[in-house]
Amino acid sequence: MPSTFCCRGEGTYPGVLGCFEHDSSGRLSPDLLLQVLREAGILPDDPRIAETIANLDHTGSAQLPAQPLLLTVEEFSAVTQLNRGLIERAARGELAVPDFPALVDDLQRIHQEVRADRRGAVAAYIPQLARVDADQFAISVCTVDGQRFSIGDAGVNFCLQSVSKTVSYCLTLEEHGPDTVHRHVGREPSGQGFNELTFNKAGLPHNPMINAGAIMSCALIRRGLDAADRFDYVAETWKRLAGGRSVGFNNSVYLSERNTADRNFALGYSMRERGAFPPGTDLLTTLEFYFQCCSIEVDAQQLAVAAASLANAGVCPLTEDPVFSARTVRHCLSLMSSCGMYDFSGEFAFTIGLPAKSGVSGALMLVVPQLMGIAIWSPRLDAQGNSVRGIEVCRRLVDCYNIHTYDLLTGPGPGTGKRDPRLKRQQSAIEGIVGLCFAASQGDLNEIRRLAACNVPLGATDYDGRTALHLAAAEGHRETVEFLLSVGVDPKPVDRWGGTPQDDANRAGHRHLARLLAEAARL
Ligand SMILES: NC(=O)CC[C@H](N)C(=O)O
Repeated sequence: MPSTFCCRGEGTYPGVLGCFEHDSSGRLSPDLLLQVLREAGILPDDPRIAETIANLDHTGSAQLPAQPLLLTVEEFSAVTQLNRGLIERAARGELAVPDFPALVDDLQRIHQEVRADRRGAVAAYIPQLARVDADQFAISVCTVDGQRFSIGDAGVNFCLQSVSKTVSYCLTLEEHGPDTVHRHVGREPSGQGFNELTFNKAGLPHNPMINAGAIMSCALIRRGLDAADRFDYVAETWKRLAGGRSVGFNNSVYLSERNTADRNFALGYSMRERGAFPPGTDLLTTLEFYFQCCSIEVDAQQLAVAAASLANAGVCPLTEDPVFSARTVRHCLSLMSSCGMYDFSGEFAFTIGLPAKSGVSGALMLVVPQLMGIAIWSPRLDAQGNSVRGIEVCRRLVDCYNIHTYDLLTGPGPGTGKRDPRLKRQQSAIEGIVGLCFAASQGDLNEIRRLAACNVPLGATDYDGRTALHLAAAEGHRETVEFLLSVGVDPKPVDRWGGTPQDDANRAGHRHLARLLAEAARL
């Protein structure tokens, strides 16, 4: 047993390295590093760990292919050095949602439950949209620290449709500022359907989150550029918000929509008649630009990252690219809160209490400011044009987490039955030790690793002198016992009744563990 490596503070591996098992020569397994990161929601394609992944590939290909890759402490440090900050925070459970596996469990359960809901119908007024497989269903989440998880059809592309209105509005604000923009579009909910032929008292669209208002946004974005460059500018912005992966364009939806767009033409002509557009606006170009923005395609994973960029005040969590200013995002989220779900916006604000935007493709983008973005895609819509399953997922999330804006008044806890996803699992040293003993009794090795990364001493005792090793031995958790021995905890601690882990293993009939412990004690 490598006695030089221990996690009791005085060893060679304090802190984050303490959560990685090592063999008898003290070498560390990088597979475990990837597993720890994945548990925390940091995926291998995350640009913030690109150097580490590239170093591992390089190191791995230099070794014999059949051998499991093991690194010395020095190699391990060199490989991870450039990404050390994120890796340490992930291993210690210090990212935005510290208990990410609990969120993953909830999302899996919610996806499973909501999948059975087949209410609603796909949008039929745009023929190409009517042809999608109605049963597809994806949920994707990205936190402001870039922790990601997706389930279902999260790699299938869909059109943004009205979800595009959010970014179009942000672009007008960045370019002209709110005073100029709101000379052309209001900021009150309309209380009407998304394509209703109605304007406010000043003859302007009610807000930028319905068709008339989004057509106005398109009239305001980069007026000096030609059509191709204007479209590229919007598509490039979506790409930056979504973490740098290119977005698509669905030409058949675009053509299909353009051919069936009498209502949007009617809105455009009405606004022109009222003098709502800035002088010199070409209506046909503007409408085509609007249809093109609606036909931009993303998958749920990209939409979740874009939503997380909004939750993160305009900075993409994966690339740290400052796409929008915090002021712009603040304005956009305000209008998403009051107008983002068409004539369901008031009900949504009451029950869900978060900024969101839906589209007739069945997309729904939900923003939990300073915490996470969530994308839900399921094409069947309700009477208002919102995704039925999308709304159901939001309901269930708000049922189990205190994320409704005004949940801060009632708080989490037994009174509300809600949990706070922002809370760390353990906070004080004593809680850490209690948590460690509990995790050992459950054989929860991931939790033990996380606690090790938080400098919880793995050989610590509770008030009865019981250690993690006693508990793991008594419950027969072989992997946990092996891990604890491998990181150098005392193999023969004595509790207040004079008992050792070996005694516990014997008493419970775990012979193999008793032998293992006896051997470790002899070394
Ligand atoms: N609600 C929507 O998603 C509407 C967008 C659609 N392109 C339209 O203009 O009708």
